[in-house]
Amino acid sequence: MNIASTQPGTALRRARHLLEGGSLPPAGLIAPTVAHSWERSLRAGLLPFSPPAVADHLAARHLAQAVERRRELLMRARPVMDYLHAQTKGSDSVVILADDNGVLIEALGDAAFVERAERVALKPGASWHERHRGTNAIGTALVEAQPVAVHGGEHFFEHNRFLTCAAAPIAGPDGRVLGVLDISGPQRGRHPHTFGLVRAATHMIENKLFEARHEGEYRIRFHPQADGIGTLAEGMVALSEEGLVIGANRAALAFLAITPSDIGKALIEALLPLRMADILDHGHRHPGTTLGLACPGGGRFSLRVEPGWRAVVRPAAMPAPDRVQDALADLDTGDPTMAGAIERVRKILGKPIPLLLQGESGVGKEVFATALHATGPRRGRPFVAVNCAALPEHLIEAELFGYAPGAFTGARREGSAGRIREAEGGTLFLDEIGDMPLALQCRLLRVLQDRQVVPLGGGKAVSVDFALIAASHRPLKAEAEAGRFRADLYYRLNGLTLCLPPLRARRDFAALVARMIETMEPGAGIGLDPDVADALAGHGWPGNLRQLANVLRFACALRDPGEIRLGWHHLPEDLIEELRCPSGVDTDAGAGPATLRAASDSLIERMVAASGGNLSEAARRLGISRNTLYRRMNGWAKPPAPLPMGPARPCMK
Ligand SMILES: Nc1ncnc2c1ncn2[C@@H]1O[C@H](COP(=O)(O)OP(=O)(O)OP(=O)(O)O)[C@@H](O)[C@H]1O
Repeated sequence: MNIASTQPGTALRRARHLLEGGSLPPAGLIAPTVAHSWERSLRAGLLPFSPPAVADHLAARHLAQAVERRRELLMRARPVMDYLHAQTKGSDSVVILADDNGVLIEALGDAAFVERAERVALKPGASWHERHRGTNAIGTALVEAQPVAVHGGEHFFEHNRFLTCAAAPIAGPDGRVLGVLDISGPQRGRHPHTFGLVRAATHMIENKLFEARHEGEYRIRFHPQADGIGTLAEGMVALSEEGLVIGANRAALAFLAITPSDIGKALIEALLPLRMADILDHGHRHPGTTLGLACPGGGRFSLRVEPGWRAVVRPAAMPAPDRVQDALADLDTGDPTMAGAIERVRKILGKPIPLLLQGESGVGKEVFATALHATGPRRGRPFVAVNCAALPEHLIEAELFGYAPGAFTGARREGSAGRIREAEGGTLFLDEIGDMPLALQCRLLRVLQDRQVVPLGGGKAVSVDFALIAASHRPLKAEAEAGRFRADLYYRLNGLTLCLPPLRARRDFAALVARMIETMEPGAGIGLDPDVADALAGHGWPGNLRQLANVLRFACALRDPGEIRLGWHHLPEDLIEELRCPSGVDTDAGAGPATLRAASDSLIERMVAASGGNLSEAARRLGISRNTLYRRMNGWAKPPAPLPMGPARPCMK
């Protein structure tokens, strides 16, 4: 930090008197930043009483080029400038954005002061580089590469003495200075907080630039205190899949004690006690959760890993979980509800507690049951799945409980042990148990109580030992209350009930897709086109994971050899049709979306409404980043609410 304007008025008057006579003040009379800048201004041939040349003002065409060159900066800075302007309204000041040549490319201010400021060319198109305007906050901040305040007579030119200005350079994600943010006003209206306001605002713009540039990459957010994450003070680092630091914001550079020249060269493993494999793993398993990190030097950081879509749609880099040892962990791709279900089910692993899985068709109930079996102590024994809805009613009994030789017409001569006995020592999975006829429910209940099976047609009761998992898409409790399902059986099945979330409610869409593709085409490095990924993430998926798996399988099959990006042309026609006309929207009436873009806009709109206007929540539910959501909403007639000036990511906390 450098506040140049700290000298009492008399010292400054003496110094100014010397300057106007063509000499520099002795050391210590005025702030060193100002003294050095006066020296540079004199060396550039400027004189305090000679106005700068008119040629220093760009023609409209060149100004347009300068604006275009810094379009990204202007886009990220504009909402912050609007905010600053609103905060400083009525104080006769102007909020200015200059490019890295000191050319003013945007100015917002109070009309009365703007008119005065324009008389000294404080308006877009003018260059406020030191070599043109001598000592001034914008030009001097650029030369010094740090925030600078220049007050009244510290300005080199006599005719700028009515100004008080505070400016700070804005660095891009690679550390290069892109421009300067400045607040200028009349000297008598100088406010002590303006300097801090400008500095905070530049941090906010820098963080926005960082997030936009590295939206798709693995990012780490960190701070010495957990509450610092999500605020302006957080460090942000973007990483390649190899762990190379490919971007860092100003706070991260300071925390890690590196300089912009280290970006693209330093490995994160050399800067923090973290292995890239752990970062990838944590990012996919627990996105959004905070991790504590003790550094060898004694410092501590709280840290959050965010896997970006570029990372998650490129599954080759994901560590392959150990399928044999922990098949349940394999199902955790970052959705909090799924993670909670997995955590709870682990508590009953190996215990004689029946599990009831509820959830819509295709959400993965059987996959979940298989993973539980594969993870638990019975994994070496049979996993027997019986779909109660698929068997003809008159055969279910025989199928489940077995039968004695010649028990009924058409029966095998040697009889059958039945599926329950086949599950001996292992797991019996009764799928769609809500569709089991009431009479059979009574027999099943007896088996579960007695742990014995009596085959059809007579014979000895046989003891059985199995873990029981039942599943149904019907809400069994309500079915029992309505008398369509035996209440006593329901309570017998319901040792632990877990409801698996439908795909549309999951927050791990991108990671799930990556995991599915990797399972289908191991090591092929296939990923989705970002546009396709966004559209699929916003789809309603009535068939849940089953439907998604079918779509991805189809898309992979349509690939040309060597093609690793799945685009629109790889999708089934009927899905494209569904995306074009999401259910509930009447396109014939002309009210519905006519293009894929409009279809996904409509989904976004509905998801934002369903999230009560919370854009972070809506982005999470859509499985897209907040930046993507902002970008999509920016083109709408009614734009999203302006960026708040508080913590950069309030919803993360
Ligand atoms: N975690 C997962 N990862 C990858 N694919 C999955 C996952 N869960 C489900 N699937 C896919 O979805 C399909 C359907 O899963 P599953 O049969 O377990 O669903 P379900 O809810 O039991 O369906 P239903 O009970 O209605 O028959 C699977 O065959 C698989 O292709």
